[in-house]
Amino acid sequence: MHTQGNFETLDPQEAHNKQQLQKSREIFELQQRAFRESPFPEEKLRKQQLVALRKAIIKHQDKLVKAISADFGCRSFDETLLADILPTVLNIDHTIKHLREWMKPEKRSVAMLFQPAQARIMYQPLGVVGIMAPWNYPVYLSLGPLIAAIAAGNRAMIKPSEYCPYGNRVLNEIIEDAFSVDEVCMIEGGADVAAEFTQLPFDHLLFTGSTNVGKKVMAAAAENLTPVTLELGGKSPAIVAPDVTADFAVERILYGKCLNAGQTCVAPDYILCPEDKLDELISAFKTRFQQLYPDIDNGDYTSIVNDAQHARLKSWLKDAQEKGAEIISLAEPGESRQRSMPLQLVTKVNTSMTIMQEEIFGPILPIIAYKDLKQAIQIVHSQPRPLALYLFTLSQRLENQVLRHTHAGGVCINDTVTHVGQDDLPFGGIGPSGMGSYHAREGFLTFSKAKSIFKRGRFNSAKMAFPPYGNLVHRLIYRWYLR
Ligand SMILES: NC(=O)c1ccc[n+]([C@@H]2O[C@H](COP(=O)([O-])OP(=O)(O)OC[C@H]3O[C@@H](n4cnc5c(N)ncnc54)[C@H](O)[C@@H]3O)[C@@H](O)[C@H]2O)c1
Repeated sequence: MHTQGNFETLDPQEAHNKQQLQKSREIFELQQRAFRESPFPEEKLRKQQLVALRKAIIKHQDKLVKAISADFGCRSFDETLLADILPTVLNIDHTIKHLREWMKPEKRSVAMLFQPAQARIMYQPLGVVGIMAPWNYPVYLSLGPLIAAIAAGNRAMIKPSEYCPYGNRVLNEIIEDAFSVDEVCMIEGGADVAAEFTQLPFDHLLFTGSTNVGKKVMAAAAENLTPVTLELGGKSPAIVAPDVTADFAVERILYGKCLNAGQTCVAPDYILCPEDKLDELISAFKTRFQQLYPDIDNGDYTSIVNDAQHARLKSWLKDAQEKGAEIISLAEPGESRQRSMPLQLVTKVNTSMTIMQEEIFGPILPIIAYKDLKQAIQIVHSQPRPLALYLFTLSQRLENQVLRHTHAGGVCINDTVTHVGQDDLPFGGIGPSGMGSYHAREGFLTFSKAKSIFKRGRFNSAKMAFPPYGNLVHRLIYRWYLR
C-alpha cells in the first residue's frame, strides 16, 4: 500500500509513473497560469522560441542520432538525420518564414444587407495543448506538432513513446535547453501515464499513433470537450498503372517502403500491379533491393524496434503462408543485427490474411495483381480510407481517373513518402486514418482559435430591420433577397 506522493514502497516503474502523473498535473496547472498571464505572445517571442528549438536540435543532433539508433537496435545515423531531424529543422525554417502572414488578421466580406460594416478573423492561441507521439520518428512526430503549437502561441506538454527511452532522454534535454517548463515540457511513461495524460483538460490534443489507441484518446478527450487532431495509420495502397514499367515504380516504392524498415505511417502497405507486370515487378524488386542494401548487415537497414513488433510481423507472415501466400524474402536476415527483417514480398494474397486486414507497419509488402484500373480502384475501396495513396503513372487521364475515384488523406504521384516533407502541404488522414491536419498553415490553424469579429461603425443600418415589421424597408428587403 502507498499514499499519494510517497513513492518509496512502489516498484521503480510504478514509482516513476506516479511521479510523471503528479508532474503532469502540476505542470499543466503551471502552464495554464502562465498562459492566463500572457495569453497572446507576440510574433517576435514565438520566433525566438522556434529559433531556440532549432539551435537546441542542432546542438544535440549527434547525441540524438546515437540515442535513436540504440532505441531501434540499428538505425543508421543518416536515416535519422534525413527522415527525422532534417524535416523538423526545415519545418521550423518554413514556419519562421511564414509566421507573420499566418498571424495576420484576415479580412472577410460583408453582405450588402449588413453594410456599412467590417468583418475579420483574428487568430488567437488556444492555451495549453497536449502532444502525444509514437516511436517510429521520435523527433519529427514530437517536435513537428510542437512547432505548429508554438507558432500559434500556445504552451505545450509532450508525451513521447515509451519505446524510445534513449531518444526521449535527449529530446528532453533539447526541450529543457530551448524552453522554460511553463512553456514546453515532456512527460514520459507507458500506456497508463499516456491514458492519464489524455484526461488533462487540454485546450487541444494532437495524437499521433494507432487507430485503436486514437479512439481511446478521443473518448478521454471528450470528457473535457478537448478538441482532438488524430494522426493515425492505415493501409496505404501503391497503384502501379499499366502505362509505366515495373522498374519505374519499384525504384520509387522501394526506398519509401524500406525507410525505417517499413515502420512508417505512410509506408506503402500493399501494391496493386497489372497482371502482366507481376513477374517484371518482382524481378525489379530483387535487383533494386540488392542495389540499395548490398549488405543487410552494414547498418543502412533499420531493425524492427522491439521483440514484440518483430514477433507480430513474423506471426503475420506465418499466417499468410498458412493461408496460401508465397513469400519472397529479398535477403537473408542480417546476422550481426538484432531483429533484422529484410523486405518480404508476399504474392497470392487474399483478404482472410491478417496482412490484408491490418496495417502492416513493417517490411512486408503484399502484391495484388489486377486486370484493369477499375478493379484496382475497387480494391482500394474495399479497404478503409487510407492515410496515403500512391500512384505510378505518366498518363494524365489515368491520374485523373484515380484521383477522382478514390479517397485518401494525401496522394503522392510517382514517389512515396516524400509528400509528408512538403512544408506547404497539410498532412492528415481521413476516416480511420485520421482527423484534422497539421504541417503548413493548417498546423498553425489547428492550434489557433479563428475568432470572428464583426464591426459596425457610427451608422447603425441594422435598425432599418427593427420592428414594427411590415414597413416598406422590410418589404423591399424581402422582395430583393427572397426572389
Ligand atoms: N498519421 C501519422 O502521422 C502517423 C505517424 C507515425 C505513426 N503513426 C501510426 O502510429 C502507429 C504506430 O505507433 P505506436 O505503436 O507508437 O502507436 P500507439 O498508438 O501504440 O502509441 C502512440 C502513443 O500513444 C500512447 N498510448 C498507448 N496506449 C495508450 C492509451 N491506452 N491511452 C492513451 N495513450 C496511449 C503511447 O504511449 C504513445 O505515446 C501506427 O499505426 C502508425 O501508422 C501515424
